[in-house]
Amino acid sequence: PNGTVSATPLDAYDTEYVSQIDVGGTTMNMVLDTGSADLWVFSSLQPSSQTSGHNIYKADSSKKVSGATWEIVYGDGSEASGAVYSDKVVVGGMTATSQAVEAATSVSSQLQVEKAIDGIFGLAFSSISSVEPNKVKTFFDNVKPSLAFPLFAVTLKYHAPGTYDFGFIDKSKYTGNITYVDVNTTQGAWEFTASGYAVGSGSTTTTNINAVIDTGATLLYLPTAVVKAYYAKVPKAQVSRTEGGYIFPCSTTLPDFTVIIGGSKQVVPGKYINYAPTKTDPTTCFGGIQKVGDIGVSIFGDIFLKSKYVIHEAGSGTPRLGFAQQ
Ligand SMILES: N#Cc1c(N)n[nH]c1N1CCCC1
Repeated sequence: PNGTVSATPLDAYDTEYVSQIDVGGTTMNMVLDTGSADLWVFSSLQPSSQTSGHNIYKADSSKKVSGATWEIVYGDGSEASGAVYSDKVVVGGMTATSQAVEAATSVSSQLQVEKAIDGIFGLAFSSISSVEPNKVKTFFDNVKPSLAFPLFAVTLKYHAPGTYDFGFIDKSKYTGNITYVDVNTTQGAWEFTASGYAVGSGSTTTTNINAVIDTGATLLYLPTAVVKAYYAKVPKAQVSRTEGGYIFPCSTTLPDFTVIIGGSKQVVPGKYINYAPTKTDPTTCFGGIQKVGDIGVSIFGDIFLKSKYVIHEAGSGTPRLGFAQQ
């Protein structure tokens, strides 16, 4: 059967979105993350100093997967590791009866202090599962055969709850046409190539941009040249070493950012590119578009996603991404 689960902003800036997932009978607040493939949770295996304020998964030795371990490090340096259990996981009415649940024995402080997050729910390809000695399947891979269509569709929203639909496309959630592009699965992510960009009402620059769709990433991270071209159109924008990226006066009216995907223009409203005030000066704001650095692939995180309906399809053929405007 199909299913829908809501995704609610963690804070006033949509830093992350959390969904309520039933893991072995306990409701956990988890980030559905298309940028990773591990389903891990805070657990009873951790010292209580690490889990205070979090919902925890009660690790039952009778459900333990013998000899299996996992360890994951995210782009922001946060990390977690632990053991593996097989248990029932329910998402939006869909059940995986023997889902690999990665129970943490240790979680980094960055994640411990985020009391609203009890775990991460990976939706990238199972090929990048961190579990050793044998990789395990994501929830999506486990339930896919039971879905009407082998896909899930993401509707994140600006300062409002959105949804993840599994198994069906909801026509009420988008306008216009869906544009599909093929996915390159060699790195186990939802990776695709955009073919150009434009800033505000300016002309389109034709250039290939390799990118991944990543619901677990807050911002839109792009190549340096593209980011420079964007902020060249933002009065008083500057790179702040202390803030770690481009900042500008919060009163600025930002230009839209358009990226060409599958020949279609995908517009990110300028308003969505004003991410949040800096901690040091509330009249200075941190940009939602930032340099990705030299990791070779751009990261289309929530700043991009929150105006789109993005279909992640992985059937018998080449996986595809579908893009439509909300
Ligand atoms: N950084 C980062 C990141 C990402 N690109 N996807 N998911 C992430 N995290 C989940 C928990 C902490 C960070």
